[in-house]
Amino acid sequence: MTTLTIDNVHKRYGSTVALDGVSFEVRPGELFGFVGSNGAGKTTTMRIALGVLSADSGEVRIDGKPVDLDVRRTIGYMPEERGLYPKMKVGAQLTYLAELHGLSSSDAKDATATWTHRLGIAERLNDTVDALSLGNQQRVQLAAALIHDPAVLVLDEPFSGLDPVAVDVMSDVLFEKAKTGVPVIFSSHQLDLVQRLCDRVGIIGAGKMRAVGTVDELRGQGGSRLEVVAPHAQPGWASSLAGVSVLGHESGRTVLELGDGADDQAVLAAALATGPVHEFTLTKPSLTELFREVVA
Ligand SMILES: Nc1ncnc2c1ncn2[C@@H]1O[C@H](COP(=O)(O)OP(=O)(O)OP(=O)(O)O)[C@@H](O)[C@H]1O
Repeated sequence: MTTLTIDNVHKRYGSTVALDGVSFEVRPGELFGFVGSNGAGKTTTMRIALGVLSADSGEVRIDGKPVDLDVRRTIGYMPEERGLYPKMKVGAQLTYLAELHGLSSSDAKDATATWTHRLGIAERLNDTVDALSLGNQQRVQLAAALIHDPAVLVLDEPFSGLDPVAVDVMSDVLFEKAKTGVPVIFSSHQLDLVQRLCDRVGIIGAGKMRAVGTVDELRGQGGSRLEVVAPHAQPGWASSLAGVSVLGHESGRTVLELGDGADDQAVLAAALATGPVHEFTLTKPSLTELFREVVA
């Protein structure tokens, strides 16, 4: 069981502060979604986690050990800029990468066959990478990250540009790896996907962690929402209720945020006082809504 720990990492590029004391951990067997606006610091964090970029201060540890060359070999990494040789055939390339990670020639061939089959690219073994669609290149890139049976997976935007079937293939594989105890961290701008897949999420903004927690914990921090459909309700029907803010009112549908001291039953009574109530639904903000609040 492996844990990836990012501990108070700072990084500057010249006068740009890219990371300003970033700390979080990715626990054994969890899918950790790493989200943040463009330029927030995700790629920098992941490159430092892998050890291809050094931090100015702070430390990355895997099971308590700083990431040196040996520890680095146990990580499967999918870089954002992708790192395949375009003119090399898929099969030869994956086998070569597996051998670089220390697999014997026959184990490297077996692993290539296993992962290309699993990722639906077995028919493309003899194609050069540049002859593949971008989505298939991405599947090869994931195969390259998995080929040496890594103890940790660090994936920079693995889902970007994939069609829905490829998203399913990719997420099944990540779930499968996580189930074996591997900590999996991936960055993404597809927040609905992150909300659906991840055990925990970290939101980074301008080089600082703004929130870390399970999806439910984070959504719980955003306060509860109520959607009320009461066709005869006039605008303002809920505005004097304690702890209630009106987020919107249109065609008899009112969206309310319940803050401290709000009583949903008092809201229901007030809604019923306007006439029939057709819907009364308690919801939590989505990760996308929460993200907007946290990074704003
Ligand atoms: N090689 C570099 N030289 C100078 N500045 C850099 C370099 N790499 C990143 N930066 C800066 O560091 C900050 C963090 O960038 P980073 O690429 O880590 O963000 P990101 O969250 O991965 O963004 P995106 O979602 O756009 O991929 C940004 O301000 C970026 O401009």
